[in-house]
Amino acid sequence: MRVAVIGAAGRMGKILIEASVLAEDVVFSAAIVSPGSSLVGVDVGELAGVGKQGVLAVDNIESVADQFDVLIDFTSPELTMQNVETCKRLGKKIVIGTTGLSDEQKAQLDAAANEIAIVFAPNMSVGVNLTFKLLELAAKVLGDDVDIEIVEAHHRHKKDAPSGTALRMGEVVADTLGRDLKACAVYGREGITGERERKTIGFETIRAGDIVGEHTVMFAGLGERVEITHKASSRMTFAKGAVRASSWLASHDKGLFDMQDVLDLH
Ligand SMILES: NC(=O)C1=CN([C@@H]2O[C@H](COP(=O)(O)OP(=O)(O)OC[C@H]3O[C@@H](n4cnc5c(N)ncnc54)[C@H](OP(=O)(O)O)[C@@H]3O)[C@@H](O)[C@H]2O)C=CC1
Ligand SMILES: O=C(O)C1=N[C@H](C(=O)O)C[C@H](O)C1
Repeated sequence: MRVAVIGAAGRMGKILIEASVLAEDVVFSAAIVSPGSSLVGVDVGELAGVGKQGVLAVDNIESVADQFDVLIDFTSPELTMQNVETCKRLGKKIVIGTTGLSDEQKAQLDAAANEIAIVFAPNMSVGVNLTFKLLELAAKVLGDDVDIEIVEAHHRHKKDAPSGTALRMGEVVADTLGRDLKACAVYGREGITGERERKTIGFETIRAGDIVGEHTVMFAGLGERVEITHKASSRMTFAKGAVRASSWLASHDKGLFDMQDVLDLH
C-alpha cells in the first residue's frame, strides 16, 4: 500500500511519516500540508527527522492523486469530512484518527463506507484497544454495584473534550451494562450537585503540559475499587497502529472498520 499523510506538519503528522517510512509493509509516498504553508516543496522526511525521502510536501491532495492508495488523516473533524469526500471521488481508502466528530459526521462516514474502505478509531494503540476488552469484562463482573468514572489527561493543545478514547470507553461500559451513554453521561461537576445518581457515568478532563494521553476508568464500590489505566508515553504507538490499519486495508475495498477489526479483537 502506498500511504499519503495529510496534516503532515502536525504533532501526529510528523510521527506518522516516521512510522510509514520505517514500516516494511507500506510505502510512504505523499504528504499534504495546509494550503499556502511555507513547507510546500520541503522534503517531509527531513521535517519528520528521518532524512530525505524524496517526498515533497504539497498543499492539495488532487496534485498527488496518482501517488497513493490510502490516506492517513489525523487532523480536524471539518477537514476529515472534506477528505472523506475527496477519497470517495478519487476511489482512495482512508484511515481516520481524528476525534471530536459529531453524530452527523459519523453518519456521513457510515454512508461513505458504502463506496470506500475506512478505518476510523479514536485510539490506534494496541494497549488502548486491549483496554476496551478489559473494560467489557470489568463492567460484566462488577455490574451496577459500582460507580463508574472516567478520567482523561492530555496536552495543553488538545481541542476536543472529553477525548475520543474516553468517550469510546464510556460507550463500551454503557453498552455492556445496557445503558445509553447519551442519557447517563455526566461531564464534570460543580456547585451543589446533590448525591451521585447511581447509574451515571462521569467524565473528568485534565489538559496540561505535554501529556501524550492517559485514561483511567474507575469502578468504585463499597470497600474496594478497581481502576483500569492506560498511559501513552509516545505518539509512535498511535502512528504504528495507523500504519498497521493502512496495510490491513489492502484486502478491503469498502466498509467502515475500527482498530478492533484490524487487531482481530471483536
Ligand atoms: N486516533 C488516535 O490514535 C489519535 C488521534 N489523535 C487526533 O488526531 C487529531 C490531530 O491531532 P494533532 O496531531 O495533535 O493535531 P495538530 O493540530 O498538531 O495537527 C493537525 C494538522 O492538520 C493540519 N491542517 C489543517 N488544515 C489543513 C488542510 N486544509 N490541509 C492539510 N493539513 C491541514 C494542521 O496544519 P496547520 O498547523 O498548518 O494548521 C496541523 O498540522 C486530533 O483530532 C486528535 O485528537 C491524536 C493522537 C492519536
Ligand atoms: O489529541 C490527542 O493527542 C489524542 N487524542 C486521542 C483521543 O482524543 O482520544 C487519542 C490519544 O489519547 C491522543
